[in-house]
Amino acid sequence: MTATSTPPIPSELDLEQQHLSGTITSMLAQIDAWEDRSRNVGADLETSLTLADTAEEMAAMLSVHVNEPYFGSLKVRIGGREQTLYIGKIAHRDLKGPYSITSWESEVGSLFYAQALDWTTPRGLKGTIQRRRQLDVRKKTLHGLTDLYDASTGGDTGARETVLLQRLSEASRSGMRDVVETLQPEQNDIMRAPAGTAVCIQGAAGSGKTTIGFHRLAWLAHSERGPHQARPSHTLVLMPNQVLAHYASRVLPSLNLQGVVVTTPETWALGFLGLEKMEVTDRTLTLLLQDRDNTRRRAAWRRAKALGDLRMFGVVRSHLHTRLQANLERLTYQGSVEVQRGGRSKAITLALSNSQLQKLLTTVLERDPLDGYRPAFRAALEAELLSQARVTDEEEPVVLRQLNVEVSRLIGRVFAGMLPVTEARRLLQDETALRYAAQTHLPEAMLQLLLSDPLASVAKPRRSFADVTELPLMLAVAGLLDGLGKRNGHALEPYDHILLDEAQDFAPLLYALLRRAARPGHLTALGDLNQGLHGYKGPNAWTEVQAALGGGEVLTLSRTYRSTRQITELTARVAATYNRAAAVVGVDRDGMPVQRLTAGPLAQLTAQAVKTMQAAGHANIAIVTRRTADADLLVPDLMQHDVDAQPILNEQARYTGGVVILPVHLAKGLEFDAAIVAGAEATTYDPATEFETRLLYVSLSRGVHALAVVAPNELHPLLSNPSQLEGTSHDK
Ligand SMILES: Nc1ncnc2c1ncn2[C@@H]1O[C@H](COP(=O)(O)OP(=O)(O)OP(=O)(O)O)[C@@H](O)[C@H]1O
Repeated sequence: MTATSTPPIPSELDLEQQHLSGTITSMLAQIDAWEDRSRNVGADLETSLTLADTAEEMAAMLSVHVNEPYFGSLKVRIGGREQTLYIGKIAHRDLKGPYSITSWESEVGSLFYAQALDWTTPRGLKGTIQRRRQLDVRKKTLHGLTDLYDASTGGDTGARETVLLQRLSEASRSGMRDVVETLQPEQNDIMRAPAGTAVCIQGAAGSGKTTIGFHRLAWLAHSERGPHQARPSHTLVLMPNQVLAHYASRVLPSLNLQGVVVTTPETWALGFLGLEKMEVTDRTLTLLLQDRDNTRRRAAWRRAKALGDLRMFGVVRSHLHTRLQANLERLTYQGSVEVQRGGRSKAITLALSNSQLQKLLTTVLERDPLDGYRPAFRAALEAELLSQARVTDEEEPVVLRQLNVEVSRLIGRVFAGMLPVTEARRLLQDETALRYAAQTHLPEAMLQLLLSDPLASVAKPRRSFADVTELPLMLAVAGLLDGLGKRNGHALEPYDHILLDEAQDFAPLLYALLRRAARPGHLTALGDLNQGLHGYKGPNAWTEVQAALGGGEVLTLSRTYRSTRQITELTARVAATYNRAAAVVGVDRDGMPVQRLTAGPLAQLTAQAVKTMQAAGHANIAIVTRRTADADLLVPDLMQHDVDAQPILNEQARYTGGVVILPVHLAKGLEFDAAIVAGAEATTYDPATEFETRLLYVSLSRGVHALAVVAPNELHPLLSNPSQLEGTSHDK
């Protein structure tokens, strides 16, 4: 008798590795098939070319994901049958075998992140989750597996947190990254808030607002969103500065989002208004930072707030009504057209009296057309003339062509001289006009504020400029006259979706306008009311935003992810001085103690901090200064200490990793392995001014793994070592 050895039972890891190899083979076969032009043949040459191009595009999209086809799996029981679904960043259909991949944005993909265990399929079958498994796949190799939930061994394993901590402990990158693999249940729910409902996502620094916002765009771009699906090329993202816009845009390819426009509100507004050459100022901010007179500062703050008040929309609207009605005062329409009837040409005389025109205009103005008064008035005029001429459907295009010159001339006179810049300024500078327009909209005190000029002492640039507080009014004029949205040649179409980052700094009036620029309910606002640097522009509460948006939901992210416990504790202490909101819960991740360097030349201490960070293995290090000039001055001094820091001094500069030096306003939203706050003292960040303390908070919260605070003299009182502070709670 010969002994036969039973083959070893393959381990779970072996089985998963086999499945991975099978999946990669299946994906490569699909890519080959798409790339093979001979297979993509249509009925004619044009169809064939289109088919081949589409197939090539799909091949290119899929090939990006061959190295890491999926990151997790779900063992599910549906209608009594067990199956395993693999979840990845892109869907893949394996028609011949078991190697399909479900995309994370799909409804089924959501089950990987959710807490729920049961669901009902679109066909009405009951589904139950048996196991959630995280798979660490890199470069076509399986490096490990972690079960997050396993019904057969008691359910939740608690490993989601371990996987998250592993991810958070990785080195930072020079661009924003996706978190598809480790999206947390709370984030997943918020990201999937019903499409077509405007949402305001509130969350502390590092809670993943910006990240979640971009993931929401990817979710909206998925075909399962049906009528609410958003085309990336018709999606607009507004961020506070270009450095951040560029940094964040790097996440787009991994989320399969091609063609999203990511820019700043000012650049977008000027581009939309055709005023690209204009300089943008923020004279309120200049005054708030330079003027020591609190009465003037308060007045400047309140005036800026008034300019961005939602009620200003009504003021602009009634101002435009008055102007248009005045322009139309004595105008009438006289003209004639020719039509071919019974083989002969027949002349038809057309006329509209002034009162007929007034009636048409009033109807248009009362209707508040989203496409603007001008196109709506033209359409109303043409419709009236066509009905007067009693033309047939076939005659209509010919007649409209003949009407064009006269109608355009009349429209030109009704809308004469009404340009966004001049009209917005006329309204603010002409007391009679403002009083008349504001009658039913504003109280006298607000009117007085608008008529005052607390910024008189702040210099105006020589070249033409638009102040950030005026831009919403200019956009309101443009929007009411000609509509708002995405320009497509001469036409305008609503954006499929608009995403606002640092949304606490957007005026309520601007919200009302952006609402008109997008499809109904297609606006996502990401912000932290407690982090607002520009409160004079922003809303006091999300309810003000909801009022401007005509509804919408406010959703709150409760955890922060960015920084180590040591950094989070210090930043929380600074935020507590102005933030009355409940304490924020950070992911409990241990890191190196905060470095405190004092008593020495700034450059020498800063260079020392850089070297300590590098010795600890950190590559992406930011030296954050209070002002641009501080950064500029420090660069050559650092060289004397053998540190070559790349300066980021304006919005044209780009962050590409390594050691950089930049002012705090350009650091907002960025993150680095280590942050070094140079000049962390009371003389730089005045503790008596809340704005300065908020800036200090932004500087301190940029580091992911390490933080150093550097002061040539004494450290800022909020940053001294807790053991030296009386009455403050001690770091753990
Ligand atoms: N679920 C997650 N898994 C892994 N990393 C995450 C997760 N959520 C957030 N992060 C990380 O936390 C950091 C902060 O995220 P993000 O910049 O989106 O936060 P934020 O709320 O916009 O911050 P800020 O208000 O400072 O701009 C990023 O490094 C991000 O990758």
